[in-house]
This record gives sequence, structure tokens and C-alpha cells, in this order.
Amino acid sequence: MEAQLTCDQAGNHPTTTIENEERSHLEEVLAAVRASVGRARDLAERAEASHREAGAQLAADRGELAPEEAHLSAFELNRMDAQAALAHRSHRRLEKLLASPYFARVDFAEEGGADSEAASDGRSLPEDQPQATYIGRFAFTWQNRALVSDWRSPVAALFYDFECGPAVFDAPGGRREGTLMLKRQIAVEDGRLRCALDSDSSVRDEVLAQALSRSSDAKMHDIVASIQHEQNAVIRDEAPGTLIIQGVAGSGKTSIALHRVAYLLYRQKGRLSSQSVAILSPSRVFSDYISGVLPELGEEPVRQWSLHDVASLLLEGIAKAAPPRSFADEADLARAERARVKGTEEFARQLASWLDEQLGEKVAGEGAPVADVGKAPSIFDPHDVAVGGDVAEAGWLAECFAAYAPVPFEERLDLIAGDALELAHGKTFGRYAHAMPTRREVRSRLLRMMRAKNPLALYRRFLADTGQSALLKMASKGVVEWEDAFPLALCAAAFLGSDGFAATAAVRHLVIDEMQDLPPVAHEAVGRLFRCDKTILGDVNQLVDGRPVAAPETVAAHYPGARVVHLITSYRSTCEITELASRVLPVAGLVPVQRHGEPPRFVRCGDTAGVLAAVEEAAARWEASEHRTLGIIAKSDFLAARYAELLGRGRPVTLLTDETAVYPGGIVVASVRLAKGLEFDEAVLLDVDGRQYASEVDRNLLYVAVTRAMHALTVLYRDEPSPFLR
Ligand SMILES: Nc1ncnc2c1ncn2[C@@H]1O[C@H](COP(=O)(O)OP(=O)(O)OP(=O)(O)O)[C@@H](O)[C@H]1O
Repeated sequence: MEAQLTCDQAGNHPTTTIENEERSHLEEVLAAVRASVGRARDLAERAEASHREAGAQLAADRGELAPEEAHLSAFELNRMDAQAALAHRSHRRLEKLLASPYFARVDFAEEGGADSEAASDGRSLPEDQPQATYIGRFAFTWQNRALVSDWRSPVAALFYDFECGPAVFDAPGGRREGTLMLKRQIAVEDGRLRCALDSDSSVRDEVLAQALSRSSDAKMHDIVASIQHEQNAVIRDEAPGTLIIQGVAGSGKTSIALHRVAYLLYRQKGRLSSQSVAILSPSRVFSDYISGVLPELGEEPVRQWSLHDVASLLLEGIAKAAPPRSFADEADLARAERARVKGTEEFARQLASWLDEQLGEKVAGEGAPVADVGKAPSIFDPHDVAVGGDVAEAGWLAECFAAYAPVPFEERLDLIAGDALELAHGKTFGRYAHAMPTRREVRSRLLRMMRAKNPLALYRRFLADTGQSALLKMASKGVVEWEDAFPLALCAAAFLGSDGFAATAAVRHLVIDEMQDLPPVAHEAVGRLFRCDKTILGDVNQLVDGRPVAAPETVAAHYPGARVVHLITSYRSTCEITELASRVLPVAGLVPVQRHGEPPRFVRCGDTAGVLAAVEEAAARWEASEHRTLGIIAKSDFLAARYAELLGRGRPVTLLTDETAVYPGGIVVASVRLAKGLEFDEAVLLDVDGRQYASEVDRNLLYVAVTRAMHALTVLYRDEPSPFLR
């Protein structure tokens, strides 16, 4: 969302001349955009009409066209459809430009004169004459003049990375060195200039403060006009591999990840497309909340998966995975203990190295097991097998099995089957050609020699080998418990290899939000099975599943070569709310953005009636304010549902559940788990007393809950506040 900068609020800057200059420039640009919008609308309408006509014609001709003609017509129809969609997209972009074509201007004088990208509007410039570039969400060119440059273009980096003075940027033709003569923040709203200010650090702080003081929405917005220097570095990091962003609550991780996707889509057009990017997000409601950012930035939405979706994709044809259960609601202690063990680093490491050992993979690290070449790993138990007129002997099969390490089992058995057939042909001089089994038949005989013939059996074997058989309980027939989903996927990979998963092969960039939600074994599976570049973000302190806090470097260990960046500035909440969050959980090095609001309210409620009355009071206050969202947060799903039912008798509220597909804004009731990642203008935290929030695990839950509030926070407790608040 555009920063709501107003000149009066931004101090005593001499704005009149600047504003006059910018107002007349804006008129010029808007006139060009208007003309362009008219053309784009005509084009879009014509493209759609042609598509409709062609579709009707094809339907009328159905049955009369030869198959190849029908095929060609369908192909042509698809092409026209794509063309119409493109025309509409370009029209929509231009409409957006009409409201706000740009948000900044930089004047750059290139050393030794400019034939620079900045001079791409076709005008020839005298030496050292600064070239003005206007920066907006999308580029706009009119009559061969670049009137607006995309915020992702190389020249736009000047705005995010430099103050007036010496500056450089990397243009396609090479590095451009020179002087940034002017840097200006420009706020245009509904096609009208609201403000134009030459940017210095106080103006930038003001732009940021105003962006942060806005009311929250049911959808996250872009932050292009106020991206901070350290955020820009992450967004524009194009190095391949895995980038891990550990950031304190409200440091803009999700925003940055989405802007990074938009940036990479722009920079790597031929390689990446919206279909080849996937985002792994913590819940459906969160997916909806963030769904507007990429379209705001002019990109198509990318696919969004939940962790359960990923598990289901990886286990297709192997098993089903039961849905995750909320830790705070788990009543079955034995199941909770099974989940705890499978959520440890130790378990993930054990399974990974056991599988590597079975595959004959060389395992890095001192003392790690290394397969003994020449000796069949224990998983394969060969015996002599007849192949045509020949016999493939057990010893030879064992040698082959070891020699093909670490090829995944299915491919390896197939290779051995091929070798056995070739050998048999050679030895019998083709005399048994008529009686030769097929390669597939030999392969299935070999499969019978495996001590584990499928991924589930392999997983069972691992558990038996490590004395943990009691950890596996099927949720129902063919359905594994949630915590077994990723261990099973890793076992499936031992059979299929990472290329054997169609779902992962189509992804060229994977974004994982809330990395701390993934148990180590899920990171291991994702790291091994998605061989693409990744952006992984989260906050190790925002744990909601009862696991102990782990350093981001521990997550990084599952992604060979991963780079880790730390973001320590917290943007979301007022200083007063951030101060309370720091009391609940002190985070070393955290820097709150200086924005003040009212101090959090603490209300002793006594009993449920008291809680309901206090919520009602907070809701009435919220209603009278300009704020748009109010989050009422309970510790568990169960409590959230119970309170939603009670509160819903008095006023409309929406309960967030795993099934909620649309984030509605207004008043929502949610568990901490489902509120994670979201933000509310105001939050009311329920039952923050010693009964609900007492353990170290609860401390993390409370930290997540407190940090959801942007402007105001009310903390309710029954008798005594939780020890973490004292
Ligand atoms: N540079 C910025 N300019 C304007 N707003 C910003 C900026 N950086 C972050 N914000 C705002 O701060 C809030 C928090 O951002 P975001 O949700 O991306 O943070 P996060 O680190 O993912 O949070 P959490 O981990 O607590 O869920 C959002 O309202 C976002 O728009």
C-alpha cells in the first residue's frame, strides 16, 4: 500500500516549488496513461470479442472438422484466450497507474555522461546532466519514453540503497557509476498529488511511520514505497540455492518474501513463471491473507500449499496422511509423546543417516556410517535367480547392488535387471531369447529380495532397527499419523529418488513461510525432495507446537549451502506492545521502530461472564475507533471455538479454523496457532493467567499472541496474570 505521506505531517520542508514541479509532471504522465488506458481497454475488448467469436465458431463446426483441423482451431482458441488475458492484465495495470503512477523520483548523473538506462526515454543528454527517473509499481512507456520505471529495475535500486551523493547501480550493460543528485518521495492518491518531499532520513522515517500507522486490512499490502535498506538486500538477493530469513516478529519477513518472488519473477523471466513458484504457508486463512500482494505488484498469483498439501503430494500413491493436530489441543498423551519424539532433530538425523546407509551414500561427518562397497547393504538380501538359461548369482547381485549406490532402489533394481538380462543373453548366445523374462519381471523378482519392499515397510524397518517400533501407529487403514508423513516421504525418496516426485519437479522456487512450524524431519524431506532454489523464512521464537526453540542454523543444516540472514527490526507493533512482547520473551538485539500508541490494557475478569464483558467493552471501543480489524485470541482451538460461540450470541464474529479459506477482517476469534502470521489493528488476549500460560512452551505461544497487535492490545486474565506478564 502506498505510504500515506502528507506534507504537513512531515515537518517544515520547503515543499511548494517541489510540489508545483511535480504536479505539472504528474499531469503530463497521467495524460499519457489515460490515452494508454483507452487503447488498452479497446484492445482487451477486441481480444475478448475475437476469442468469443472463435469459440462460438469452433462449437458450431464441431463434428464437421477433421481431427487435425479441430486440433489447430483449439490451439488457436487457446492462443487467443492467452492474448485476451494479457490484454486485460495490461489494462488493469494501467488503471492502477491512473490512481498512482509512481512513488519516488531519483535524479542520477552518470560519470562521464549518460547513455544510461536512466536515459532510456530517448532524449539525448548533455554530459553530467542528471536524468530523472520516476519509480512505480510497473514500468510505463509512452511514445518511446520511459515515463515510469519498475521498482524492480536496476535503476530503482538507487532509491532503496543510496542517499544523495556517489552512487552506483548494475544495469544490464554493466555497472553505472555517478552521483545521485536528488531523491524524492512522492505520494499520489486517486490521481492527485498528495505530497512530494526531497528525501532525507527524517522524511524516510516519516514515510515509514505513516505506512505503519495505517489501519490493517483483510489482505496484506505491498510495501514498495517504504522498503528498508536491509529488506531490499534480501529482496534483491539473486544468488541461487537456499536463503533462510530469521526475523523477529513483525520484521516484514512475509512481505519481503513476496516482494522477493515478484523481483525474481521480473529478473528471471525466461526461467521462472508464476506456475513454477510455490509458497508453503501455515494455513489456508494465511494464504488468503497474503494472496493480494503479488497481484498488487502486477504478477499472477502463485500456487500456495499447506504443509499437509505438500505431504499429500509427496505421498501420492503411497499412503494418506492424517491432518495435523494442534499441540495445544492434544489430549492423547501417548500420541503427544510419539509426536514429540518424531519432532526432534535427533529423530530427523537418525532417519536421514540410516537411509543414507541403506542407500550406500557416503555420509559426511566424523564417525558417520559409510557403506562398505562390495558388501550388500542389509536392506537387500539376494539369492540366486534364474534369468533365461542363466543364473544370476546372489553374490553378483549383491555386488551390483552395492556398485550402483547411492542410486534409489527402484532405479537400482531396474539397472541390475537390465545387467542380468544382458549378461544372460551374452552367456547363452541368445539361445534362450524366447524364454527370456522381461526386464520388469526380473525387476519384480529382485524387489522380492528387498527386506523392505515399499516405503512404509522401509520406515518400519528403520524404527525396528533403532528400537522405536512403538512410535508407529496407523491413524486408520492406509492413513499414517501426521508426524509420520515426512519420515515416510523420506523413505519413499529412497525408492524413487528426488526426481520421482512429479509435484516437486515442477517447482523452480519454493518459499516456506513460518519455517519454525516444520519439524526437522519435514525440513529434511523438503530439502532432499525439492531440488529448486528456496526462500525460507520464520522466527524460531514463534513456536506453537511444543518443540524446543532451535537456532536458524539448525534449520539451515537441512539445506546444504544455505545462507542465513537475520532481521532484527520490528515494524508491526507500537513500542508499548513490543515492550510487553520483550517482557514475555526477551529477544536479543531486537530494535523496535519508534512508533508510540496507548499502553496495553490489563483487565482482571474473574469468571467467564467477566471475560465476555471485558471483550464486549474492547469491541465497543474498537468499533468507535478507525481501526478495521480486531483479533480475539485464545490459547487453543478448543477455547477459541468455545469463545466464538459465546461472543457470537452478542455480535457477529468469525471463528478462524483450519477450514477457513477467506480472511474476513472485522472481528475474528482465533487460537494462537491460527492467528500466527496474521496481524490485527487491535488484539484481545483471553485467559492470560497462570493456568493457561505457565510453561516455557506457553511462553512462546504468548509471545506470538502479543505480537499480532499493531496499535492496541488488551490482555484479559481471570485471577492472577500469567507469570510471563509480571
Ligand atoms: N518497510 C516496510 N514498510 C511498511 N510496512 C512494513 C515494512 N516492513 C514491514 N512492514 C509492515 O510490518 C508488518 C509486519 O510485516 P510481516 O507480516 O511481513 O512481518 P513478519 O516478520 O512476517 O511477521 P510475523 O513473523 O510476526 O508474522 C506488516 O504490516 C508490514 O506491512
